Amino acid sequence: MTSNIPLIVRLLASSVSVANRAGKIVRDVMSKGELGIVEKGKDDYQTEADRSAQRCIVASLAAQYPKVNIIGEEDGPDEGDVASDWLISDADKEVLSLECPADLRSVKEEEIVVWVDPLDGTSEYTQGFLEHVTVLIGISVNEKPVAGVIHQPYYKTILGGEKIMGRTIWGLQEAGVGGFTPAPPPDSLIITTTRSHSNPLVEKALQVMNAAQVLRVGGAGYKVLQLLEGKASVYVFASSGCKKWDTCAPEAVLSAAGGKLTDILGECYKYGGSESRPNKTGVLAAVSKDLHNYALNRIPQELKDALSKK
Ligand SMILES: Nc1ncnc2c1ncn2[C@@H]1O[C@H](COP(=O)(O)O)[C@@H](O)[C@H]1OP(=O)(O)O
Ligand SMILES: [Mg+2]
Ligand SMILES: [Mg+2]
Ligand SMILES: [Mg+2]
Repeated sequence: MTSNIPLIVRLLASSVSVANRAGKIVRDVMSKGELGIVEKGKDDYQTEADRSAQRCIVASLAAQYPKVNIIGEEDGPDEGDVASDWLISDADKEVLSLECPADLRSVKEEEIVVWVDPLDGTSEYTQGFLEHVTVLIGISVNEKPVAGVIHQPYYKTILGGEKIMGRTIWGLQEAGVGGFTPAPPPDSLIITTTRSHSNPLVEKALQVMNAAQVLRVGGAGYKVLQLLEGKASVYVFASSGCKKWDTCAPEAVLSAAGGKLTDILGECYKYGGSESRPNKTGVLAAVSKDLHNYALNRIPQELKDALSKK
């Protein structure tokens, strides 16, 4: 009986299933070839895939968890009827069987804020860097990300000679992570950072790291996946531009794996429903607290000051 299963576990299991469906929408829009690009601001785009995936996620979760505060990146698409094949009520079986952390067992719908990024890496999506694209659903309680889903619609697996598209990574505080094979960080310092939103401060923060290699890829979700899979050691983005829906799910998954995501000053973002959307003071993340601390100590005070004054 799913009704005996704690709400957070059910919501995470539902989020895994709905993220899979949203990922299929993202692929379908691309294969049809009509992206319907709208420019929201400088270097800031929205496509039909962003709009449709958000409708699918928000409508599916709102139908099952009506009192949860669900906040999506895109304006507008949550109104009106949603096609029935976008209304997902399945819940992932593996996640449903997870042990719920004791302090989350009696959480009520009213105490939860879900941050939805229906398509993270929109610039990369429009430019054909499809591996960088993710669907992000972050679940927060008491302002903290406690569970999250990072779905990668274009990840390919060959199973019994058959090609399967998409994979879904999840994390739950204390219970751990799943959907992929975690790997230790590389031996040398490899940094992952923005591909499409750089500026002089971003570059300054990269220089001071003195890294062996800098990987420039799209999306907050994809960069955190690179940390979890041992492709990079630290994620550095010394700029505003990311918002709460970009970091909630990645932070939840990374912390469940023992890592840490903060701003460039080392402060945690808060994920309550009334928090301002922008993450003004950037992103600093690493797969371990030691690596996070190491990177934080390399950032000079004047850079931190420059970012907090903006
Ligand atoms: N200047 C910006 N304007 C709009 N979105 C941004 C900006 N900087 C970062 N983002 C969001 O944060 C994500 C990670 O940033 P980056 O890829 O530059 O490292 C982007 O994919 C984008 O999310 P989205 O694609 O969902 O709009
Ligand atoms: Mg966007
Ligand atoms: Mg995003
Ligand atoms: Mg987005």
